[in-house]
Parts: sequence; C-alpha cells; structure tokens
Amino acid sequence: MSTAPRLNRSLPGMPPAPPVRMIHMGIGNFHRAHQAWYTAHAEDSADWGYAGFTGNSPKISDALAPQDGLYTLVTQGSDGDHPEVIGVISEVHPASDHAALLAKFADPQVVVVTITVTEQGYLRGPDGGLDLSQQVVQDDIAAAKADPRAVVRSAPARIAAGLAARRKAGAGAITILSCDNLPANGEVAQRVVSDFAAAVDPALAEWIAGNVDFATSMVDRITPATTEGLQARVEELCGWTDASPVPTEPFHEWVVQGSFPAGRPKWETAGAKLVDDVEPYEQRKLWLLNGSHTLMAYAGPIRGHETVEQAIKDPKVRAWVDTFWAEASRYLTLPADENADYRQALVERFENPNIRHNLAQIAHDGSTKLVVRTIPTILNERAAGNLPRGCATTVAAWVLHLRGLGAPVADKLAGPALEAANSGGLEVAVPKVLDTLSPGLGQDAELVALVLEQAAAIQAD
Ligand SMILES: NC(=O)c1ccc[n+]([C@@H]2O[C@H](COP(=O)([O-])OP(=O)(O)OC[C@H]3O[C@@H](n4cnc5c(N)ncnc54)[C@H](O)[C@@H]3O)[C@@H](O)[C@H]2O)c1
Ligand SMILES: O=P(O)(O)OC[C@@H](O)[C@@H](O)[C@H](O)[C@H](O)CO
Repeated sequence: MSTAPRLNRSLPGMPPAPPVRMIHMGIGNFHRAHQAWYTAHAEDSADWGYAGFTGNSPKISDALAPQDGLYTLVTQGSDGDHPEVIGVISEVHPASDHAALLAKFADPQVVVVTITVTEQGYLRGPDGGLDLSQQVVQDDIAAAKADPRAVVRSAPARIAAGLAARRKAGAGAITILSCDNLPANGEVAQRVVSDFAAAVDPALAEWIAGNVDFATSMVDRITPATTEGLQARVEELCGWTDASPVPTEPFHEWVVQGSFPAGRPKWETAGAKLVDDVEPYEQRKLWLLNGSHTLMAYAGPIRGHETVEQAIKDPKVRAWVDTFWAEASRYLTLPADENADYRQALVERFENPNIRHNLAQIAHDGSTKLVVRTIPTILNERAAGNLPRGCATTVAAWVLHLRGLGAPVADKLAGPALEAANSGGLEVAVPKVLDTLSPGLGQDAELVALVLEQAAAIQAD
C-alpha cells in the first residue's frame, strides 16, 4: 500500500483554481491533454477555469473530485516521460449532476463550452439532423417538454437544457466549441442542439439562433487511455498518487474557427491557430491521421498487432497506409509540400515507442468513423475513375472485423453493418456492407472486387 499523498491543491507548489468561466462536457483523457493543456499554457490562464462534466459515466469525476480537479499529464516523447500538473479544472461533476450543469450555463461569467462527447454522442440521423428515432432522444424531448429543468441524458438535450437556463437567466451570448473528430463539428453541434430545441420549444431554437456561436475546431493530440503502469510511473516520478493521470504525445495542434462573442482564453498564445476557415485543416487531419488509424485499427489486429506502433512498423501495413495517404492527398486543398511533411511527421508520431495506443480503442464506433474518414476519398476516387486500393483495404478490414476477426466490435450503431457482414460469404457481405456506408456503393462491381482482393491480402500469411 502506497504512503505517498494523493494529488490535491494543498500540496506545496500546486496551482490555485482559476475562476470558472468555461464548461467542458465529456471530460475524458483527450480534453485533459488538449483543451485544458492549451488553457493552462495560455498567457491569461489564471482567469479561465473549467467546470468539467463527464459525458455519461462518473468515473473521471470520482477520480478527480478528491484531487480538486488536478491531474498529472505525462508527455511521452522519445526523450522519456515528462509529467506536468494541470490546474485549470476548477471543479468537476458527474453527468448526473444536471442541476450543476444548468447553474453553470446560467452564470453570465461562463462564456465558453467545449465538448468532447465522441462522434456518436451527437446522435445524428441519416440526414445529418438529430435522430428523432432514437429512444434516448424521444425520452429527453418528452422530459424537457414537461419541465425545462428535467434531467435529460443525451448530449444535444443537455446542451439545449443548459441554453434554456441561460436564456431564462438573461446571461447573454455564449460559444459552444466542438472538439470531436467530426468534419464541420460546429455545424453538426448546431444542427442537433437546434433540432432538439425546436422539438421542445421553438422560441428556444430562435434564441439559440440569435445568441449562440457554434465554433468549429480541428483538434489533434494522440492521447491513449490511462493504464495502471502510468499511475505507478507518476508516483515514482512525482511522489504523489494520482487516480487518473493522462498519457499523451509531445505533438499538439488546435485550429479554431468561431466568433466568441463573449470572449475566450488567449489560446493562440499557447500555439492554437484562430482561422476563418478550418475545413482544409480538418480534412487533412481526419483523412490522413484518423483515416489511417482506422485502417490500422482493423487490419492491424488481424495481422497480430495490438498497438499503432506495431502496426505502422509492419511493412505490409505501412504500404497500405501509404497507398491510402496517396489517394486521400489528391483531394486535400492545403499545399502539397505541406501535406508531404504532414505525412512524414505522422509516421514519426505513429512510431513513437513511448506511446502505447491500443488499436482496439481506435476500433470503437467504426460505423460512424468510416463514413467521414474513408468514404469521402472512395467517392472522390471513383468519380475520378480511379480504384482506391488503400480505402478498399480499410473497408475489407472492417468487414473482417465485423465478421469476428481482430479487435472485438464495440459500436452501438453497427447493427445494420453487422447483419450485412454476416449475411453470407464475403462476396455477398461486401456489397451489403458498402451499402450501409454509402447507399448504392455496393453496386460498384469494380470496387467490390477490389475490397475482396484486399480482404484476401489482409488474411494472407
Ligand atoms: N483520444 C484522442 O487521441 C483524441 C484526439 C482527438 C480527438 N478526440 C475526440 O475526443 C473524444 C473523446 O476521446 P477521449 O480520449 O477523451 O475518450 P475518453 O473515453 O477518455 O472520454 C470520453 C468522454 O466522452 C463521454 N462520452 C462517451 N460516450 C458519450 C455519449 N454517447 N454522449 C456523451 N458523452 C459521451 C464519456 O463519458 C467521457 O467523458 C473522441 O471520441 C474524439 O472525438 C480524441
Ligand atoms: O478518438 P477517436 O475515437 O475519434 O479516434 C481514435 C483516434 O484516431 C484518435 O483518437 C486520434 O488519436 C486523435 O484524433 C489524434 O488527434
């Protein structure tokens, strides 16, 4: 049993809690390595504290509340582990503390809400709007109609309930800033929150349209899940126990587009880029980094790999990744030489031997991820008359994954794809799975043949 003290603000040298002027919804590892890090490193960090809320499970709030919101961020580079205490989370709450969430939204001092609720947390339907067919959405609409302060569970409903409380309090304009790996994540957040509000109270939807800035951002920092080994390492390096330290890589990037009518931390002083159009950066990151992660997450485990590092160092996987990158790069709008440098830097980041990024973690929720990471390049390539072998490798590996090979399936929305993938032999399954990703794609005989070829290649040797 350790005799080391638990990390908390009364230990010598710990930072004071800044005043709460921001909310984070979906506090997990990524928020703590990224938005909280940028805030802690901004020149006005002493003025900007976070009230952090988990997205669903109370695991992180249970770990951080006894630590006064403090945690150890361990940057794992080729030169070893660098621990740092991050102090900008001034208070932390479980998602179930709905009253606290409403109180923070109603506070005029609070002017920014960052969110990381995962790609599936937005509950989008096939038309991009809020999926009204989902039970949780229907339950939340009924609850919010009966009482605007009623406890609701989905992210769009919780944000809309917070905004209703803000409108009632006359607390003024606010920015909702999405930090999830989704293209046009600000527009996506705006659409699902506005759809929810319109279903509950059209006047609220109108208030949102006039008072809420939905900002968009490209976020990047490879941040795996915490391990017990990291907890032991922190105790060894720092002399305190931390129930929830965060491992991360040295690289970080944040490109933000928003008007922030009520202010924000000076994130640019910590290296964030504030731009008028985030889309070119988003596309490059989602297609090159996340797209190749997705390829490796399904193909890697079938070839016996557990981590990104192992997969990228397998020459066969590396060749598939290079092929995929060449295909996707044809449709990027940033300068070609910058994209080439970006790919080279990605190889170095993926090969980092000190970061253990499990492929099974990245394999979660493929039905949502392939649609934004792989399908756009397939459609672009087919329209140009090309056969995209790299993209076909991702699809083939995903079909094999859905048929039980490699990492276990963890994807609440994969029902139709799972059924399609297991409906017969691969020749039957592949067109059906392609149709779940993009209706009609399964009719493309040349593409189907290529996916089958790559399925054989993944399973060879
Ligand atoms: N980890 C990374 O390297 C990384 C990098 C860039 C972007 N991101 C984005 O951040 C998200 C979270 O990643 P993480 O590493 O912090 O994961 P995590 O598992 O550490 O935390 C996930 C958080 O999301 C919440 N959540 C999960 N499902 C939800 C749902 N359906 N509705 C509302 N909240 C939900 C959880 O309660 C938790 O608070 C990713 O899905 C991705 O979009 C992560
Ligand atoms: O976080 P997800 O689940 O959207 O995707 C898994 C990884 O591709 C992702 O977390 C990357 O590590 C991250 O996007 C790097 O910035």
